[in-house]
Amino acid sequence: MSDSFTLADLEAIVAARASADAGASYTRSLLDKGVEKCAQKLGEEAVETVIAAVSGDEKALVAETSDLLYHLLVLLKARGVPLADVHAELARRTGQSGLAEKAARQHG
Ligand SMILES: N=c1c2ncn([C@@H]3O[C@H](COP(=O)(O)OP(=O)(O)OP(=O)(O)O)[C@@H](O)[C@H]3O)c2ncn1[C@@H]1O[C@H](COP(=O)(O)O)[C@@H](O)[C@H]1O
Repeated sequence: MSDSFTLADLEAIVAARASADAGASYTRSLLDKGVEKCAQKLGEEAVETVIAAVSGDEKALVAETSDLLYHLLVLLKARGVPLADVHAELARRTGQSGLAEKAARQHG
């Protein structure tokens, strides 16, 4: 299961739980609080991920990164942005180095 579990699978779970009972689903209860709350939670998880990375605790980094990715998918759901759009943007960026892209932005 864990070997084949993808962010697309988690996106499907988030979508399904969006219509669950708020009393039985953290996802639904968070979505009910709106985009601002979802964004705030993502920010908190980002900070916790940074702290875990700097601390050198690999287990904590995996756990915090999991929280971060879950909350990112909830925020995308709250704004109606499909993960496929993110995949498409990432795919569009392949073939160009990040440094080349940055230089094009600065001199373009
Ligand atoms: N991956 C996750 C996941 N990661 C983190 N979390 C929850 O995110 C919350 C974040 O922790 P915090 O301590 O910041 O939360 P908190 O203090 O309770 O929250 P606030 O009071 O600040 O809002 C915890 O309640 C975690 O359980 C998740 N909740 C759900 N999922 C996935 O979503 C599925 C459906 O969950 P439900 O929607 O709850 O059924 C689960 O089976 C998982 O696959």
